[in-house]
Amino acid sequence: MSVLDKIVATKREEIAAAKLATPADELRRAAERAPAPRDFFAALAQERPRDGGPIKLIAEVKKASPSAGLIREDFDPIEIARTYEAHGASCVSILTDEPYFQGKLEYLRDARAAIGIPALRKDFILDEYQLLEARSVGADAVLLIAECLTPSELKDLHDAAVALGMTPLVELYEPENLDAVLESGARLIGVNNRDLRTFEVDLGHTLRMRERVPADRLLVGESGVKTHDDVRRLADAGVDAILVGESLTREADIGAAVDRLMGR
Ligand SMILES: O=P(O)(O)OC[C@@H](O)[C@@H](O)c1c[nH]c2ccccc12
Repeated sequence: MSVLDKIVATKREEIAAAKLATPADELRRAAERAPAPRDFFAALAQERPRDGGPIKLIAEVKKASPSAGLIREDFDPIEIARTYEAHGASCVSILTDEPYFQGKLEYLRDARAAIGIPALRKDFILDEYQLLEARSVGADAVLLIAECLTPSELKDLHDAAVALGMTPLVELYEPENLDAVLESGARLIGVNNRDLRTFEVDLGHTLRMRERVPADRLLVGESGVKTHDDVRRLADAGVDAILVGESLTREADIGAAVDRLMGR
């Protein structure tokens, strides 16, 4: 069983328990009362690198991961999100999975309330219920992973996220899942450079996909981005945005790390 399979199995149990604790109707009402969504897509769509604009940063608030273990001991999600915003991130991504990433939905609610830029719920979304959870704590975007969903589930969750006013970031690792991703209607497509089965990282994954993603969709390079050189390679290839966690969250001075990474 791969790590991804294990995470998905745990997540199904978690969702079943959450539905018993808080019925979907109750969550739907909470989602309606949540602060209005911020436009995650628009934050990334202006002045694209292909038109000479800068590559955009989606900076991730990440305490731990199955591949790295504990990344940051003194973890203050609000402080980290504020630092990301102050240093020019276009959006933030906040891990909410608890068992494998030591995240929390509350981290998203609290961090988003402390900043003015859009926030993504980074989790393993398998059920519409989790979209309501996301929106109820203020999420502006959600991650959907092609490797965890059938093509029809992907499309249904994509449409349900849009109906709730959120931007779906639809991620793939396997090139053969691109058709399902494109057919889901995703305008924001992420290519994960990390194989969630072996944890191997290869930036070439995103680079090789650039040609195959139509120009009217935004492309995000995810995972394993460490140096300004990496960022330049992706920007030169016309990649619109990068999603970076570990190499920022690990640093004592996160603001300085963002500046270095982005070459500012
Ligand atoms: O910490 P990194 O290597 O910079 O990666 C960030 C992000 O891409 C990564 O956390 C991620 C991408 N897709 C995921 C899916 C699930 C969990 C985590 C992820």
